Amino acid sequence: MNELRAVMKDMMVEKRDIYLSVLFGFLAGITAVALFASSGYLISKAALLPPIYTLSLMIAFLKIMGFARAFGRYLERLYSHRATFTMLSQLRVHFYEKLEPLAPAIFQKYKSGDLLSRIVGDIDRLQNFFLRVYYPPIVLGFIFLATIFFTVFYSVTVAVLLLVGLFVTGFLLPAWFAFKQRRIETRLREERGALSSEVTEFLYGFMDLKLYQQLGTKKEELEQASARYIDEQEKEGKMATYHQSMNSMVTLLVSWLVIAFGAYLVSNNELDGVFLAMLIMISLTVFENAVPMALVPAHFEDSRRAAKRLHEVVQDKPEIGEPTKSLPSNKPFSLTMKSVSFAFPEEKRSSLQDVDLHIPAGSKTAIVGASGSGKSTFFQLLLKFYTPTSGTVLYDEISQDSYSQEDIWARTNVVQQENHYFYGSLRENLLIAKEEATDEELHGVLEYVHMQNFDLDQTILEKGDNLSGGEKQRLAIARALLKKERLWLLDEPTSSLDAVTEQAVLERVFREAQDDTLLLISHRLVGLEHMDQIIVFDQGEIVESGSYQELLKHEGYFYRMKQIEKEVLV
Ligand SMILES: Nc1ncnc2c1ncn2[C@@H]1O[C@H](COP(=O)(O)OP(=O)(O)OP(=O)(O)O)[C@@H](O)[C@H]1O
Repeated sequence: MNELRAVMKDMMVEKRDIYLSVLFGFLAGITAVALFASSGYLISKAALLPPIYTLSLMIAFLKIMGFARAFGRYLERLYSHRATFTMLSQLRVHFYEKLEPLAPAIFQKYKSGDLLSRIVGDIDRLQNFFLRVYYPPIVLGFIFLATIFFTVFYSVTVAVLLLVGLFVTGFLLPAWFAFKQRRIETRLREERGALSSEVTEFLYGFMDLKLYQQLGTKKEELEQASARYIDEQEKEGKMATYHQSMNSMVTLLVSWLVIAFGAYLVSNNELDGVFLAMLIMISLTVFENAVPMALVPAHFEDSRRAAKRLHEVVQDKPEIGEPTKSLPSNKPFSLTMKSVSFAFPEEKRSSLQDVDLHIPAGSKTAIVGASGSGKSTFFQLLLKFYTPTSGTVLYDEISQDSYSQEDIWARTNVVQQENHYFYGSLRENLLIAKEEATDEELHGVLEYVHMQNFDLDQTILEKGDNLSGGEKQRLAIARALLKKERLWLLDEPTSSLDAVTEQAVLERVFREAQDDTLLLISHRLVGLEHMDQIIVFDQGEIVESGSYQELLKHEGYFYRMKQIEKEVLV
């Protein structure tokens, strides 16, 4: 409930439309009651042959009410829907602003599909909160109060009957169904989650399932999950229909009671008979406004859960302080780590332990080590994707805390092990590195990475599905070459290339990065002779560092790795 309140606080910023929709909702409802009440009165009065001007006045009043009702309903729809869309857009922006600083650690906690369903689905679900939960009881309350106040002048008994009907249809039944709805909603969500996991697994694992002849079994599981979900949906639908029928039944019961008591009062001369039809029409019409109350519990429960799920995502505070400085763009800068240790969120095991190193500005450093030794994690800390559990990272001897993530990313040419490509042309995929680059520049970098035979208009499929592994890597390098910043972080950028192309591409990269700070993670130990420094990682720790010659002379870890590599190659 607190989550719903917190999310609502973010939503309800623009209040004018909210007040107007309540006002016009009330106007539409009360004029409908007045319209039918006066028609009931008119019919009874007409039977008593009143003067013609009385009838004319009554008919004019009826027409005005009819018009006011339509006008009120139109404006109510206009303002309530406008209020809802404004709230949704505010909520989306607000949520995104809170979410952005939490990335990428947030992916550690939530699966991307789940996150997407929260961002899109849960926010959309909240559109029902104002329209179907918050606003109907307020409008209903005002309409009933006004109607009961009017009815009291004619019959206190009928007024009490209306009050009891309001209590039962407006509060008692919805509260009872809200209670039952909770249980059904929980099961429904569980089944929806199970089905969406099954579908995702089926789609992503389709090829492997086919290869291992497991498609049939998985399909069966998928169908079972789907049947369970449909079953729960059916139960939910039945419950909603049951609730609506109960509401209608109580409403009609109240109208019957009004007729019965009204007739009794008329026969006892306690009520003028000319008003009986009017009171019956009032009771029939006023309960029309209670119909939306039948859906309040379902929508309330839905909104509550959506708000809870959204709140869960953004309640984590980013650990990052206010950035105060900007990295230089016109000169290379140094990197330092002082006693840095790091464990991924929710992980007990440290991925980096007591890392101390200094990488001078403009130097070339190779990072080597066994798979899983912490090399990529080291890059992630340099890029401030994560902050160290202890210790400090410094750029030009100034703490990383003084720089924003955006600033660090803007000043770095990064090639990751896996790089993303978007559906679109090759040109569009390159321009994300430098928006204003000309076709000439693009052709230039394609030539550097030996892809000069590619057309800039060529279509690249989602995730670069129509490119080979090596082509994807070369495109990532082409992006880095286009960006031309003064810090290069290259994580096994050429692991899928043949030796000849690899050498040519790396030579070009080194020529371009001649005066820049460059760090290269490499599995292969060839071609490291020209690096200023080689840092060897093992199980999250730096076990050795020095120049190529120094490490060979030392005959330590690097030397042994070199020997093994030689034996394998021979
Ligand atoms: N997102 C993550 N959550 C939890 N643990 C992780 C995560 N990413 C990596 N690790 C763990 O951190 C350790 C270091 O991983 P890292 O990717 O830095 O190794 P690496 O040296 O780059 O390996 P490789 O050469 O295979 O790319 C590994 O034990 C790995 O299991």
